[in-house]
Amino acid sequence: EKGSAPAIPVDPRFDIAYVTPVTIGTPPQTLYLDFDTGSSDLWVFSSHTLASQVRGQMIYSPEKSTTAKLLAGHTWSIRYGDGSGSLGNVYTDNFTVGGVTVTSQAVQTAQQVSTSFTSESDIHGLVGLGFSTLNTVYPNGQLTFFDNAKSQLDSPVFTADLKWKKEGTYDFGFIDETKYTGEITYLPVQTDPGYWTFTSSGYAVGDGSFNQVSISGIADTATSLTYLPTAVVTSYWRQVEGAVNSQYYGGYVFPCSSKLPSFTFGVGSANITIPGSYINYAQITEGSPTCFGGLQSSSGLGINIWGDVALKAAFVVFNGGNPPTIGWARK
Ligand SMILES: C[C@H](Cc1ccc(C(C)(C)C)cc1)[C@H](NN)c1nnnn1Cc1ccc2c(c1)OCO2
Repeated sequence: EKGSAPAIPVDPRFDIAYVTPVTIGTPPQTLYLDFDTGSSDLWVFSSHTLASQVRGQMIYSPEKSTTAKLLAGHTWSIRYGDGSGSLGNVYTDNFTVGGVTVTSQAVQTAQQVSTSFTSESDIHGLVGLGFSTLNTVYPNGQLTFFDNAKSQLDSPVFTADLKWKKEGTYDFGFIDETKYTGEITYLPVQTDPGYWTFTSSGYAVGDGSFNQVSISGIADTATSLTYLPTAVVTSYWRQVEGAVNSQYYGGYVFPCSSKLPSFTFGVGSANITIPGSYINYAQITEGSPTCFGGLQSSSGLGINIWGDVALKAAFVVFNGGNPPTIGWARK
């Protein structure tokens, strides 16, 4: 089996996140979810979510699904690195993405969500595509959609082809050769504690020289920006006149009129180049001449994150084989 589903940017002005249509239950209920290789809970806004915390999101109503089954005695609660979070109960039901169906997928129904989720009306939940060890369901952890689907897929892989301010795709079970150029470079993945963690071989700013330095980080489809070591990020923003690391705005800001240099990162003996335009993330407020950078320091996070700003410059293969690996190709 194999399938393909769109990755739709939530806000055409800037790619804060990408959502993908899924159907849950019988008859099928459609929701748009944020596929997240950096977490492992599949949770949705639901008929159980506090009404005051729902603002326009589509919801999953298990009581309207003839195939929904309560997973009695199970609860979940997740806190994301940006401080947001959600919690609730668990059902199993049919879950379909791009034509691939898992018949008894654990679907975590939210009873409560934090304000940042309430205010994102276009995101109706998350689909964790990290390793199932990170799943927060208690007392028994549940498997991700990918772990459940793997055995029925032609190949135990999914790929991410995210695009700058345009619709991209997630493919399941196959590698679409038309989506990339040259070769795919595969790297080993550190699966502990459960992220797609890999080590980049270095970086270059613009057409400057390449700095051979190992940078270990996670490939995270649900993090908008890219967070790298301070030394790397400082050497990038030093090339941009007027760029400052603003305490007030919580990161590097710069004059929107700047022509930003590209950022190249090594993947084995190959490399991926992020165009400068992708690193001009957004105006700090509508109409402001000051813009917020898409490349920020990871010093406060304790982990380096290759988020959408980096991922959308590449075709990425998440290989769930034994052992798991991650593949990168230019496109
Ligand atoms: C933040 C997302 C999870 C999320 C996604 C979307 C949303 C909104 C819908 C409300 C927009 C909130 C949350 C990420 N997913 N793996 C994540 N989950 N746990 N850690 N990370 C990565 C990280 C960690 C720390 C950080 C960060 C990022 O940005 C700023 O500081």
